[in-house]
Amino acid sequence: MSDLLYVNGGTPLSGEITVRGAKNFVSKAMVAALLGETPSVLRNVPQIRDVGVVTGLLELHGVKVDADADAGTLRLDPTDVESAHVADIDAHAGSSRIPILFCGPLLHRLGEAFIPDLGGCRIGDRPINYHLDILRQFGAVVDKQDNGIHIRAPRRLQGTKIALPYPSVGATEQLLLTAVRAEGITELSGAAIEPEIMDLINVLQKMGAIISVDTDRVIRIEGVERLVGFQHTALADRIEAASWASAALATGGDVYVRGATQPEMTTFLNTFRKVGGEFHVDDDGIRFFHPGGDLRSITLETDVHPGFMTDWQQPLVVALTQAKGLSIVHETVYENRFGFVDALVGMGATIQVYKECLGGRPCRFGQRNFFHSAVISGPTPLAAADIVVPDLRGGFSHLIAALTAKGTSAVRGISLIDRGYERFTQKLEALGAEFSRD
Ligand SMILES: CC(=O)N[C@H]1[C@@H](OP(=O)(O)OP(=O)(O)OC[C@H]2O[C@@H](n3ccc(=O)[nH]c3=O)[C@H](O)[C@@H]2O)O[C@H](CO)[C@@H](O)[C@@H]1O
Ligand SMILES: C=C(OP(=O)(O)O)C(=O)O
Repeated sequence: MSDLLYVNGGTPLSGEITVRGAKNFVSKAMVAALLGETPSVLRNVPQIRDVGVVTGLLELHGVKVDADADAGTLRLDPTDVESAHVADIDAHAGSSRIPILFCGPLLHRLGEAFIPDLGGCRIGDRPINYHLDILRQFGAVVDKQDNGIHIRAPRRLQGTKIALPYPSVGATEQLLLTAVRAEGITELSGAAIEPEIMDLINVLQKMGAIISVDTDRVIRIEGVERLVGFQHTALADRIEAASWASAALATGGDVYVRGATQPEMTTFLNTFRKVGGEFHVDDDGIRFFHPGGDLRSITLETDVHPGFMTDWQQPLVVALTQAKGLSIVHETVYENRFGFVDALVGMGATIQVYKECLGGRPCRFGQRNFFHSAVISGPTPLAAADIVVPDLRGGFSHLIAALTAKGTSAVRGISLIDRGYERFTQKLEALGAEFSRD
């Protein structure tokens, strides 16, 4: 399949699509299955590349994975992990950041593991220092090598007390996946509390873990000797839902997102309404639409949950190019998540990026050399262009821009979008978009 999409924009997206389980949860639940002594079943699994990457890694470690892609069901059988023991594999992480989360489960099962260098979107430096500090505090020995890290646990990992300097999603998951079978009690303060993490806690509890979450970002885990398999239906992908909502808004359209759920999207919905978008929530999904008239400019700051999530930022910025006045967006989670705006500027958007913390409180990136604030002046018509997808959400944003622009755009590198958007060309078709794949 070609990596190039010709998009003939200018038509409002209209119709219905379905979102399934969250990319940022499903991959972690798949890793959790490694901790069980019996098979697990995960439902509502989307057909996205990250699921394929994690499937490959699990199989490499002896997990038997049976997938029914249409039904969205994965059966994960980890009973042969010990006999498959591959400590020094020549693996690569593919496009995903998930391999780092294999550390805890593999240490518990095998006593050692090799973790290849990570993939993932290049939206900042994305160090793994918190992960390594956590593993060391549990008693693991970490040895950095040329193409990854080798870790080993000379004895059973020990529960510990840890404070995160920043509520990192991945580091919180690292701690959970390691603490559940460590000896004794682990207490994490400064934890991330994203809905995807809460659903991972649901899964771990089903497996036999004892985990409590306090109101002040403190998570306590009592380690247990053994865990069993789980049966679980993944929470919906709130990033995909918000991406289609932003596409509806930017193109002046009307999209019903079946499967979208309100509680995980409260902050997005508030912002969507402030910009001038309208939505109706029912039991099966959310309808997002442009009610006509002018969209309004806003001041927005991305943040950890329950704030406005960084992964919502890029698609929404495209809609903000169609809003009247000056919008200010302060990105506080990643230092380098505005690279995608160059292409929008090339299409006629007026966007200026700044190193200062604009429109909100100072963040970690303020006194440093990062263009992490953007001022968007609108509305500006967008013109068709030849654009190259930079990363997952940036790529979807480019797609929205191409759908908004009059004329035919060439969007290159669209396979990156498959990492997190299930069958997106079929969905575009269902929404009446005009496009062809070269
Ligand atoms: C697969 C997955 O779930 N990806 C999500 C996850 O990424 P991921 O788990 O990688 O993101 P984190 O929450 O860990 O990163 C947040 C911030 O912490 C920093 N940091 C993180 C770890 C570390 O060891 N040291 C450190 O400095 C990062 O550079 C970043 O500035 O949460 C992000 C924040 O909601 C989302 O944008 C990603 O879509
Ligand atoms: C940044 C993202 O993902 P990852 O952490 O997998 O790169 C994302 O989903 O927008």
